[in-house]
Amino acid sequence: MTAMVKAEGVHKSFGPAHILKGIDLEVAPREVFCLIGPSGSGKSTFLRCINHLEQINAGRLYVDGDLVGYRQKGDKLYELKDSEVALKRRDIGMVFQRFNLFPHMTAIENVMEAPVQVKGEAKAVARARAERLLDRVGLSDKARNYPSQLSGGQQQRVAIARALAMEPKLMLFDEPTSALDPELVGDVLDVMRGLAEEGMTMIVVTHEMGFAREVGDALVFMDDGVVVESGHPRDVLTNPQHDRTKSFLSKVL
Ligand SMILES: Nc1ncnc2c1ncn2[C@@H]1O[C@H](COP(=O)(O)OP(=O)(O)OP(=O)(O)O)[C@@H](O)[C@H]1O
Repeated sequence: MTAMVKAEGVHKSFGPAHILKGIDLEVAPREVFCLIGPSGSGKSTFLRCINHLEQINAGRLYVDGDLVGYRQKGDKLYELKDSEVALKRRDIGMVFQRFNLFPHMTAIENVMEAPVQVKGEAKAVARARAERLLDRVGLSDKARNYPSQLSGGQQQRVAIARALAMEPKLMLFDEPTSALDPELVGDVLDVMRGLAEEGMTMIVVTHEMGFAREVGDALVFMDDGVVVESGHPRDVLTNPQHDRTKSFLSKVL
């Protein structure tokens, strides 16, 4: 079975700062893959490399069997054109800590935007899907609200619906609940749990250890640009093997 994401010796530097120092990992289709680690360990950078928002400096990164950002011919790698990268990116939904909705568009317009503008889909088709997606994230009644008229948790659920509107095969979540008031976190995690149950492949950078334990199929603890420990979330969270993992978990659990 082709891995949905495969990283082989991935390195990334920003100038002299060596951020990812040889990441090897595999995410299977339908897997909920949780990524945890201290601030600055490179989790967001790794996510951004997966959809080529950042270029890696060494190693290989594949999504669904395709090299990210490059085409291989013989031994040589050729960088993809921007238009080719954009085409690949359509398959990957990304949800950020800050919801990044378009402020001048209603919830439903936000969800319809990419299918209409990027895929050239008919508005009626995009609207029907957006209605279904807003219903799925529990926001049918807020379709005509602007982001400023929604709570943070509601905005984040619209952001998830917006990412799903492109019918991605992979969803990347970068700390989707860490900017939310505690009472709004549960609804967002419920939507993510539902997606997991439907078999969406997800990589989730999170500080929500309860979610990782209950919903995650795999968990990686990253520190200082390396994978320190990985395994089933229950095993890593209850019986960490490495001192760095133990020390991190003692602070967050
Ligand atoms: N565009 C950039 N230019 C220079 N340095 C960067 C850039 N993006 C990230 N970094 C640096 O890379 C390091 C890793 O950042 P990253 O956001 O990947 O960490 P993280 O593990 O996701 O942390 P957090 O949990 O705080 O989001 C940090 O030291 C950060 O300052």
